[in-house]
Amino acid sequence: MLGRLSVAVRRGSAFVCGATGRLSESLLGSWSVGCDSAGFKIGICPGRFAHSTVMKRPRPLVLCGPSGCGKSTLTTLLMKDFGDYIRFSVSHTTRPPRSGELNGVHYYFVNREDMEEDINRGDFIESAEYSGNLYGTSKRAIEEVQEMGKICLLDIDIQGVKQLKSTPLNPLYIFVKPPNLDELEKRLRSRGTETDESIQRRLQVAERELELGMKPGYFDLVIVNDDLEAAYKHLKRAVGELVDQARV
Ligand SMILES: Nc1ncnc2c1ncn2[C@@H]1O[C@H](COP(=O)(O)OP(=O)(O)OP(=O)(O)O)[C@@H](O)[C@H]1O
Repeated sequence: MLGRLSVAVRRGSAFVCGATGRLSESLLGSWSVGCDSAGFKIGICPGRFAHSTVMKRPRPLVLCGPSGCGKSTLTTLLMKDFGDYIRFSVSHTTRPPRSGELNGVHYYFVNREDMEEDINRGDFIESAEYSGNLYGTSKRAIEEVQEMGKICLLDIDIQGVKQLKSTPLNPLYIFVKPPNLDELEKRLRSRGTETDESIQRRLQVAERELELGMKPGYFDLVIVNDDLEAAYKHLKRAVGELVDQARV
């Protein structure tokens, strides 16, 4: 049973305290642990007093937006400015490793049976099948980046965002919006990576994504990627604040 509950929080420091003074962090093993809205790990100790904070976990960053809106372009710029503070999570795949690929570095190489079991258990925030192999991002892979003290960057679609919203990860959700669908089509064509059929499919999906992306409050921030320099300036300001919070 819980006693009186109070929470001592000091940004950026790892400490545990209680009515009798400081307690060892190792006690946390028996505490129930969760994340508060600012990404702090909170331990709740059963007993006369209960408290506290502990290790700070940087808040992840989600970039979502229709295919061709410019997420990769903006990410490349972000990595130039904040590469020391931001990491991608390591994805899982059932395809065999290619020469030089290392397990846990390039991918987690797993068998289909295990991965399907984990997906069914809800351990993945997103997964998809390409060319007969499964790919996906596990919640644990995101936590691993957080435990390194880095901001985990996730470039995911709206289905992934829906799934993330049911977890305690509490990322900063940013929606990257193209100026309009005509411009989006132009960009997809000029990139030269898609067939006509693939472009039409992406544009259809984009309409649905834009509906949800523009729903008030669904994303923390919507950045219109019209002029690239202006869009990046907007993004850089938001991510700069996230990096500052992670460094405090
Ligand atoms: N502001 C911009 N103005 C003009 N062209 C842009 C702008 N931003 C990106 N582009 C171009 O649009 C194309 C699509 O951009 P990008 O590949 O970054 O999109 P994406 O959202 O990552 O797409 P996907 O989800 O399919 O990976 C690229 O050719 C890129 O150079």
